[in-house]
Amino acid sequence: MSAEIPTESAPVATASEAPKSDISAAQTDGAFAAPGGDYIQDPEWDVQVKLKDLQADPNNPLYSIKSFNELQLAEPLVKGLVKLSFRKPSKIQERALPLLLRDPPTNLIAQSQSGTGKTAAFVLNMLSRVKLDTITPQALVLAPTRELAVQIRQVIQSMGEFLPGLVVQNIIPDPSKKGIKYEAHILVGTPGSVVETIKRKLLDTRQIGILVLDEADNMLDMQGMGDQCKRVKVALPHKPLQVVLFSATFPEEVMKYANQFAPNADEITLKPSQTVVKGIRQLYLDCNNLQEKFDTLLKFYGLMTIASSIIYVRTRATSASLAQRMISEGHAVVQLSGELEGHERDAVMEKFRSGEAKVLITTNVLSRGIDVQSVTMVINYDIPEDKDGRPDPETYYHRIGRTGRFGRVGVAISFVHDKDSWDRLYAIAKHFDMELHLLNTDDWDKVEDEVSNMIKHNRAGASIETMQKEGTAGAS
Ligand SMILES: Nc1ncnc2c1ncn2[C@@H]1O[C@H](COP(=O)(O)OP(=O)(O)OP(=O)(O)O)[C@@H](O)[C@H]1O
Repeated sequence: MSAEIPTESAPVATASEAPKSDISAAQTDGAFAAPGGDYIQDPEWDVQVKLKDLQADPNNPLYSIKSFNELQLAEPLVKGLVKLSFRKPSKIQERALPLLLRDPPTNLIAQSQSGTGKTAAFVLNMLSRVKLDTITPQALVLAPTRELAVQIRQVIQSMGEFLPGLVVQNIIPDPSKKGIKYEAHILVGTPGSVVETIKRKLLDTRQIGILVLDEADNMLDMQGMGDQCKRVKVALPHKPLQVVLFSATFPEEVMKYANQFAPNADEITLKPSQTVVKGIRQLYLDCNNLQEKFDTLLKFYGLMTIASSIIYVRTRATSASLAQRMISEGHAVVQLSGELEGHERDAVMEKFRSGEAKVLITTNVLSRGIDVQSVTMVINYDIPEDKDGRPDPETYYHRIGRTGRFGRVGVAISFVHDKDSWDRLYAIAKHFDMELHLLNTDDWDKVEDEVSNMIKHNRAGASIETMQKEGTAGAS
């Protein structure tokens, strides 16, 4: 691994560096808010990140020259953005919106780093195009999970708050909606439920002129979901149909499906090395075996005070047993994996979003898209692997992207406990040409200080070493 994660433009400024007069104490939701759009303030650590500075740095993905007004958005939409404290577009918003809003509409395949505001880009296009005079479905978003579909609907509703009569609905498994026809301007669903709804003639598809796939690489790559997405597309007769694909990752092998799904699309893509999010400090912890890994995790949580965090594991069984152990030690933990019923999943997300639960233990089911601003730490308890046991860089990237969102700081810690897990992590780091740092657990007081400081200052401390192919104790 060659280049160290650049820290010179790390998106933080300490309280003393930031002019106090610019800091407003207003809070929106979560522990981090963007008061007036200028600063992101973390009350727990008293850190201010000057979002204005990030958005003025041409090398930062949040950079833009234009304002939302200059992007030709209708006045009610600008009003909605102001209410959400969105002052300036990010790079992806500034670049994608003019392409999306062109007439006649054209297809778009767009990639941008995690947490850089892709949702707003495709949402503002839909809100700009829908006609509100009759409640007819005109735009459809497909997302890989229930949780993401719900989140996207909420974003559409907030951004469209000043559009009179706007109706947005989810198409997700919901026993109370059985047999009821969907009547909304915009629908957001998971592919399986949408296919079923179309089959049962509960969705009038004739006027749907926009089809968006969020996390498009994931959906097109997965056998089942890819087929379902295709079936949905075939069921949309409207001409022209604007097909919009968004993701933080588009592996080369998926691009060919993407191009077939969205023919003649404009493309905005990144090289793997450009995907690194500077605000996320990436570390790893080296354990000698599984038992030690388990004990180390508990010790770590026993010591640290963390706003909110997500622990990713490989299996449902690990998720359940870790949750049980942590709850018995007094931690406010929830766990979410595929076997839970829809309403149980909703309740888990509600507890986590509200802060009632500080720790969410989950599998890859929640690795993508989820936006909870108070998440300052992501733990890869199991290093992500694909179904054939190979390293899975995309999933690693999406998982750690649950922190460090829109200029915020965050820490990602990966646990390795044997040669396989170490090799997998090393391959992932190599894929992105990035460095990971060893968190030395010989002195736990130091660990506590260092990790706290990173969340605070996003800088590596003294006992952090660079990951080397040779020389990691238990894993080599
Ligand atoms: N222009 C903006 N100004 C301020 N905040 C913004 C702006 N655009 C988006 N945000 C906020 O940034 C956060 C991340 O946005 P979003 O969830 O759309 O990211 P994303 O690019 O889709 O990430 P991922 O790849 O992880 O799905 C959200 O909390 C959103 O409200």
